[in-house]
Amino acid sequence: MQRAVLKLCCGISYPHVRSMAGLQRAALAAFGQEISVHLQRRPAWSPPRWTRHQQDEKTQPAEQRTTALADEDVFYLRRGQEALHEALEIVESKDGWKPEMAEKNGDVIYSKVLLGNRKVFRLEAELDASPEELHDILFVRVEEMHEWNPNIRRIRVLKHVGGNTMVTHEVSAETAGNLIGQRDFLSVRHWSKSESCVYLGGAATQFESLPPQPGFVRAEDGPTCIVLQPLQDHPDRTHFIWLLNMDVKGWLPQSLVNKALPRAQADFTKHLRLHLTAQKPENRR
Ligand SMILES: CC(C)CCC[C@@H](C)[C@H]1CC[C@H]2[C@@H]3CC=C4C[C@@H](O)CC[C@]4(C)[C@H]3CC[C@]12C
Repeated sequence: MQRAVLKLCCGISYPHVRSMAGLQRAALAAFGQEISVHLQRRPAWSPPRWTRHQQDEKTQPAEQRTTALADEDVFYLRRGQEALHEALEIVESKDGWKPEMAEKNGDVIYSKVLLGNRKVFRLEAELDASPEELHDILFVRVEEMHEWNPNIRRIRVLKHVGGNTMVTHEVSAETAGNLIGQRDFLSVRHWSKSESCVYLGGAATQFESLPPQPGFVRAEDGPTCIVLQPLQDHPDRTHFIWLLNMDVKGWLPQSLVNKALPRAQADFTKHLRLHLTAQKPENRR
């Protein structure tokens, strides 16, 4: 019932969720679900089985959970939700996208210049893994990312807020982006799920115990998002949409930055694919 009301409120229907044009609606539905998880007595949506940490939350009444959140936690939760919402609005926008590069394997990167002159990049690819598997690799196991991506030096989770939100510190490798040089990022990351799609969002934030480090240029990521949508006839494959929206900071010619960013995005996807192949049971020895 609750779910039906939420769906009505958000004005969505399942077929729309599967189409690109329906992303915004699906996102709205996802927010509806989150509202129900946080504010309703009985959550209308039970979290997927792979989010073990969330299962614990379910045993606690929802009221206690919301009141138990400290001001700081509420701040990061809201900021994460906002970041995801804002990023989805950008990927969803129809106009202004221009093809930036097309890889031989079918991956395409589009770019768009936002108000204020920021150039953002949208990569679209098809990956051989389910949205749940990718969510696990890209969010739950984010600290392991440097093991399969040489452009990342390390990622640390500084704080968890419930099962859907965290504050992370990312350090790129000295060689990542070549001419751009090493950067560090302090971000809030948040995910939500609607029907069979998983949405990962993030944005730059601050964290008291980790201010910008001497000798490091702190770049700003986001609002950014990744949309993981199962292919209609192959639910174990995913249509991957990634919005890269980054201010690399420092004094660099914009033309150089605008070349390095889509390259970094294509590289990231290449390493993600290699990791997926290496992970498959039939490829393990
Ligand atoms: C061009 C130079 C400056 C940067 C190169 C390194 C880039 C590609 C690296 C550094 C930190 C990385 C991010 C670190 C954490 C996450 C969260 C995860 O859920 C999705 C991927 C994402 C968003 C990574 C994308 C790639 C990333 C932005």
